[in-house]
Amino acid sequence: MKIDGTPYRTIWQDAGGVVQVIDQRWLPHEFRVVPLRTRAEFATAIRDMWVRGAPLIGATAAWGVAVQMAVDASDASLAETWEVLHDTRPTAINLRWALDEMRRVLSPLPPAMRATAAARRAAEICDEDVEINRQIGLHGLEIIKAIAARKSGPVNILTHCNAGWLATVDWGTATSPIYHADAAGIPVHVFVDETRPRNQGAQLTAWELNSHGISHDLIVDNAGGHLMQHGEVDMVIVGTDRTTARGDVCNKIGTYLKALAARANGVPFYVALPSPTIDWRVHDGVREIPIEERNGAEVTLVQGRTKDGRIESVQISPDGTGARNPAFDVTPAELVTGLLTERGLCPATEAGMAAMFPDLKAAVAA
Ligand SMILES: CSC[C@H]1O[C@H](OP(=O)(O)O)[C@H](O)[C@@H]1O
Repeated sequence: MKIDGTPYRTIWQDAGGVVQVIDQRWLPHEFRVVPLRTRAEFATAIRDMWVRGAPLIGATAAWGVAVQMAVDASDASLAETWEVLHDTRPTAINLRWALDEMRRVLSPLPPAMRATAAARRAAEICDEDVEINRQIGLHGLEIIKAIAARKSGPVNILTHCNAGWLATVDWGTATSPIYHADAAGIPVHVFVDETRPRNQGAQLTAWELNSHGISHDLIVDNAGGHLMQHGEVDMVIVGTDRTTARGDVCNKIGTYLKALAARANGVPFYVALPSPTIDWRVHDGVREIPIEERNGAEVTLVQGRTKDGRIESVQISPDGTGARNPAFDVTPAELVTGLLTERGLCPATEAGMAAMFPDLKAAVAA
C-alpha cells in the first residue's frame, strides 16, 4: 500500500538482493525498515514480532529459507532451517505451509540449484499473497455493497487486531474489503479494537487507516459488545491464523468474544481467509490448534510515546503480579457467518470448504 504516496510492501528484496522488512514494533510512532541477512535474523524477526500476521510470517519464512540456501544448500541445512524457522511461533499455519512449500520445491533439486529456486519461490509466494488478498477484497466488497444498499450513512465495520496490509505482503485480508470499498466510494467507518496486550489494532490498524484517510474510531476491546447492542455495528470482519477443515477459526485473543457478541446481537461475523491459512489436517480447533503463550511482560507493560517523543514501555501492574498471555483463541465454525476466501464467500462448514477448495483438500489427503 502507499505510505505518503510511495508504494510499499511489508517485505521485499532490495536492488542489492537484501531482504528488507518493515519493523512493526515501532509503529505508529516510527517507520523503520530493517534488513534481514541471516537465518538467525529471520528467526528473531518472526519470534519477536518485528514482522507478524499469518501470511507475512509465511512469506518471511520463505525468504529465510532462500537466504540460508545461498549460504548452505545441503539437505541438512534445508532440514535444519525448516526446524529453526518453524519453532519461532506455533499458531499461524502459514509458517508451516510456507516452509513445507519451500521444502517441496527444493528437496528434489541438486544443492547447486537451490538458492536461485528458493528466491524465485519466495518471490512467488509474496506475489501470490498479494493477489489472494486482492481477490478477498473484491469478494468482500460485494458484502459491503449489499449492506450499503439497505441503509443510510456509512457501513460500520468492527475489526479485531491487525489483519491489514501490515499482516500480509500487501492489501491485508480483513482490511482488503475496506480498502476496496473506500476505492469504490462506498462510505465506511471502522471500529478498531485496540487488541490488548500488544495493541495491534491501536498501533497498526489505526496507522493503516489513518494513512489511507479511512474514517475510524479506536475502541477498547471491551466496547464492541456494547456498540453491537446499540445497533452501531453492521458487520464484523477479522483475520485468521489458522482455520480448520470444518471452519473453526483461530485468531487473535478476543476474537471469540467478538463472535459471541455478534451472534447475540444478530451482527454478521465474517472471517477473511486466504487458502494457505486453512489447516486441512485439523477439524476441532479448540482441541487441536496449539495456542501460543507469550511472555507475561506483554500484559504487565505497555508501550507508547512520551511527550518528548521517546518510545517507552511502562508497567501498569504491581511488582510481583504475574500474567497469563494466551495470544490466540478459537471461534467455533457455528459462530461464523461466512469465510471470505480468494475464491468467494464460503460457508464455515466442512462440506462448504471442501466444495470451495476440492483441489487443496485432495492434495493434503494424497
Ligand atoms: C491476516 S492474519 C493476521 C492475524 O495475525 C495476527 O496475529 P499476530 O499479530 O500475533 O501475528 C492476528 O491474529 C491477526 O488476525
